[in-house]
Amino acid sequence: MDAQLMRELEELGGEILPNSLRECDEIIIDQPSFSARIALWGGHLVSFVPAGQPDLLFQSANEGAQTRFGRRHFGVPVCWPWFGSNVEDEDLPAHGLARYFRWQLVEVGRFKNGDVKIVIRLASEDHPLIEEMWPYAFELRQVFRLGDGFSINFSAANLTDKPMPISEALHTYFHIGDTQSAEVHGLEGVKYVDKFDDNAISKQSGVVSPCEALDRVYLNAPDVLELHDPVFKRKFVVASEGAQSTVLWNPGEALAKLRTDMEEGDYRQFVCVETANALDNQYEIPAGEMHQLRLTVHAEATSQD
Ligand SMILES: O=P(O)(O)OC[C@H]1O[C@@H](O)[C@H](O)[C@@H](O)[C@@H]1O
Repeated sequence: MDAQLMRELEELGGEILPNSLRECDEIIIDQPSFSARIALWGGHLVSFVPAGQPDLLFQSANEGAQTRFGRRHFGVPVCWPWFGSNVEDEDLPAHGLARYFRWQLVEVGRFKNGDVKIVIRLASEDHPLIEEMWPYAFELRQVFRLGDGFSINFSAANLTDKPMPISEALHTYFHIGDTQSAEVHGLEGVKYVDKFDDNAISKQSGVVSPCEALDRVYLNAPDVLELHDPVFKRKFVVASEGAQSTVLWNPGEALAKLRTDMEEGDYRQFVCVETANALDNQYEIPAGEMHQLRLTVHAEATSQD
C-alpha cells in the first residue's frame, strides 16, 4: 500500500485491516458521526453505521464461499458489465465481473464540507482473467462520499475503439427490521418485469409491501425512492443519477433455504433496492467515452410509520 495514502487515511482516523475473506484488505473509517467499511475485494461499501443507529446495510454471519466466484451478501456489491446471467456465455458468473476482483485504493481525503472521500479503481489490465472474461478495455472508479449518509459515484470508461454494451447495478442490501412491514414508495404506476412470474410485465399499483419474495426489474423508474422501515423507525431516501431501472430483490423463505450463503432468517432483514440499468434499459458506452451511475442514500428517523 502506498505510504502517502496510508498517512492520509490515518489523518482521517481510518485504517486498513487485513480481512480473512480472500485475504483482501478492508478500509475502516471511524468518525464521531459514523463508521464505515469498504472491502477492496469486489470494491464495495460493506457497512455504514450512523452513530446510534443500526447499520444501514445488511450484514450476514455467512460470508459465502471463499472461492473467487463465491457470493457475498451484504453492502453494495457492484454488478457490472452485465446484470443477471450472461446471455452469451452461461459459464460466466451472474452479475458481471466487478464484484470478483481486487480493487485498488487510489485516493483518500475530504470533500469541502468535511465528508470523507475514498476512491477505488479497477481496470481490465489489472488481471489477465478479466481480459479472458470480457473482450473490452475499461477503467472503473468508485468515489465514496461518507458523511450524513453515503453516496457512490461509479464511473466506467470505455478504453476500446468499439461501443461497450452495459447492463449494471449497484446492488444495495438495505438493512430493515422486517420485510413484512417494510414499504417501497415511489414506484407507483411504473412497469416492471417480474422474474418470479415468468418475466410477466405488470404495472405497480400502490406502494410495494411486503418487501419479501420479490425479483422485479422496474423499467424507466424515477430517480428518487423511499424505503420505509417501521421497525427501526426510519426511512431511507434513495436517489440515483444515470440509472433507468430499479431492481427490487428479496429471495423469500423458500429460495433463501436453498442458498448456501445465507443464514436462517437473514432474508427477513434485508431488501435490495438496486440502482440499475437492466433489460430494456441496457445501453452502450461509445468508444472512448464514460458513463456515471450515482447513488445517494440518507436515513431519516420517522415517528409513526
Ligand atoms: O445471488 P446473486 O448472484 O448475488 O444475485 C441475487 C439476485 O440479484 C438480483 O438483482 C437478481 O434480480 C436476482 O435474480 C438474483 O437472484
